[in-house]
This record gives sequence, C-alpha cells and structure tokens, in this order.
Amino acid sequence: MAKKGILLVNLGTPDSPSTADVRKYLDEFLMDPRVIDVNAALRTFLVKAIIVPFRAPKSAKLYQAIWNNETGSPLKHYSILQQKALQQRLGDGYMVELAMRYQSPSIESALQKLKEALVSEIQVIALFPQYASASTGSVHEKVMSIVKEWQTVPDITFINSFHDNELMIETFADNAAKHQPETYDHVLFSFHGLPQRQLKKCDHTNSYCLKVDGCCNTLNDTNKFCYSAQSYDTARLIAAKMDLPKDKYTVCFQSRLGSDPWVQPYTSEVIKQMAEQGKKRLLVFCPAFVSDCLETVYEVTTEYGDEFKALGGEHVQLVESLNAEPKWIDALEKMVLEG
Ligand SMILES: C=CC1=C(C)c2cc3[nH]c(cc4nc(cc5[nH]c(cc1n2)c(C)c5CCC(=O)O)C(CCC(=O)O)=C4C)c(C)c3C=C
Ligand SMILES: [Fe+2]
Ligand SMILES: [Fe+2]
Repeated sequence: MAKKGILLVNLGTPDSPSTADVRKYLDEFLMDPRVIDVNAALRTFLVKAIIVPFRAPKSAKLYQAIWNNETGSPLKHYSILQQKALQQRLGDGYMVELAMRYQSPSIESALQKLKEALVSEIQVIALFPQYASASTGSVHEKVMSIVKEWQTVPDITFINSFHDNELMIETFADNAAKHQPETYDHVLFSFHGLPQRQLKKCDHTNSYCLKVDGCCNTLNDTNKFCYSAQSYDTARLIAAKMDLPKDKYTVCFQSRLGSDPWVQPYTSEVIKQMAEQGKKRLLVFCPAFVSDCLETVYEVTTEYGDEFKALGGEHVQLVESLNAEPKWIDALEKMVLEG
C-alpha cells in the first residue's frame, strides 16, 4: 500500500559557518519577498548592497560560536533528530522527509523524494508554532509553487499554526521544571520579532491589529492568525501549565533587524527594565522555536546573558526548546494522525 508523505520544514541555516556560506544563506533568506516585504528594487538594494555585506561576516562569527564539530548547526541537528524520531514512531506506512525553507536539504529535493516514492498524499508541517507570513506563509507558498508544476497534483494538506498545541505546551513547561522555576525572579517569553507592518498586513479586516488597544490580549475571530496574538496565547498557556501568576512573566520579542518598528516590547528593553527593578535571575522561554538555534543558544544565553550581567543581573537561563523530547514527538505524531 502507498505510504503517506510527511514533509517537515524548518527555516534553514547555513551549510557551514564560513562567511561565504552564511552570505549565501542570508542572501536566499532575505531576498524572500515575504521576509523583506518591500518592492523588488528596494529589497535587492537593501539585501545585496547593505544588509548581507555587513551582516554576513558578523553572523558567521556567531554561527562559529554555536557550531558543533560533529553535528553542525543546532537547528539542523535537532530537525534531523525530529525527523528520525517521527519516522520511527509512525512506522512503515509513512515516509517522513525533512526540508529547510532556505539552503539544504531543499524543499524541492524533499518533495522529489516523496514523489518518487509514490506517496498517496502529502502533509506539510512547517515547524513554526505561530503563523507568520515570513515563516509558515513562505514555506506554504514555496511548496505550492513546486507542486503546481507537477502533472499530477497530489492531495496535500498544510497546518497553518499550532501555537496552542497541548503536548507542545506541556513539553515547554516540563523543560522549565528542570530548572526549578521558583528560584527565578521573573520569567520572559521571548518570541522571534516581526516588523509591525507585517502584522498589519495579516489583518484581513485592516482595522484591528495595532489599531485597537490591547489587540493581542485575547484571541478572537479577527486576530486568530495574528503572530503576536498567537504568541501571547502560547505564553498564557505555558504560564497556566506552570501556575505562573500574571505579574511573574512578560512577553517580549527578540532579533529585530533594520530600523523599522517591530512588534514590541523588545526583549533587550525588557532585560534592561528587569535589571533596573533589581531582578537578578531570569528564566527565558523562546516558544517561537521548536529547535534550539542561533536565536536561542547565542542570542538569549550569550548576548542577553552578558547584557543582563553588565546591568547588575546575575543569570539568564534559557529553557531548552522542544528538540527531540519524546512528548514533542508525541505532538507531531498526533498532528499527523489527526491531520
Ligand atoms: C520563528 C519564526 C521566524 C520568523 C517569523 C522569522 C522572521 C524573520 N527573521 C528575520 C531575520 C533573521 N532571522 C535569522 C535567524 C533565524 N530566524 C528564525 C525564525 C524566524 N524568523 C530562526 C529559527 C533563525 C535561526 C537560524 C539558525 O541557523 O539557527 C537571521 C540569521 C541570523 C542572524 O544573522 O542574526 C536573520 C537575519 C527577518 C528579517 C524576519 C521577518 C521579517
Ligand atoms: Fe528570523
Ligand atoms: Fe494582532
């Protein structure tokens, strides 16, 4: 009997931490019109003449700091573990392929393998809990752009987001429990940032996101696909699972690029406020990432850790991402079986 094809897709990472490979990766990533969402001429100028030439050597140093001699990039390493664990769980009736939106393994090559294996249908799981046009939207667009060229377009399904997935929420809470959360002064839920412009563009009513006070505080029919509203919901659910009162945690957004306003508050500002309030120990979740990566291992642990200490704080502790935790693999398995 034909197998069902599962395509797991994460964002991508350079093939090596050399400046040349980081340049190639950043170039492909930032030339995506869903990532730098300005007109093509301006995007080409910004990316090729300004951002990539300046950023590539700096980013290469950061990648060199997190690169493992045997396993390479943490993002790809954990993604491979997830693929293997899910394949083992699902067994012979399924074929689980892994792709990266940028660089390798490419979405084209993974889809080609599924096609050649004559799978009965394809389920695409973009590995981003909260929907953003720049992440999930881009993966879905890329998959559709390839499959639309096939003579036989297969049955294909997509998962828009899974920000409230019960087993995912439990895995984050379990990972935090290993660090004795009660010994921390405050908890941050630091999500990857996004330009405010992109949040507004995802509001199909054009009248709610960043226009209504407290627009992200609740999830409703109007904002149910809003990256920021979904992020607040993920944080609320993890906090509830940990019995964490509202005044013990703050939602914030990291990794801003460029000078346009991004979703606020920025994590770096919140870290500063925490130090000013005399807080000494911070526990930091990054629930926009299902795998540890540059943005968790380096940005949170090293950059924010150093910033906090320079301001009088003592310790910033990252809550590990979902990586290959068995409960997270349960979550993926359930998504497939229910999908
Ligand atoms: C969680 C989903 C992500 C969204 C949404 C997202 C949007 C977004 N990112 C940039 C710019 C950069 N992001 C970088 C790294 C990076 N981003 C994500 C995820 C999302 N990005 C991940 C998982 C990673 C880590 C990759 C790894 O190899 O570990 C980088 C590169 C690193 C650096 O130079 O700092 C850039 C640049 C923009 C502009 C954007 C939305 C507009
Ligand atoms: Fe990013
Ligand atoms: Fe919103």
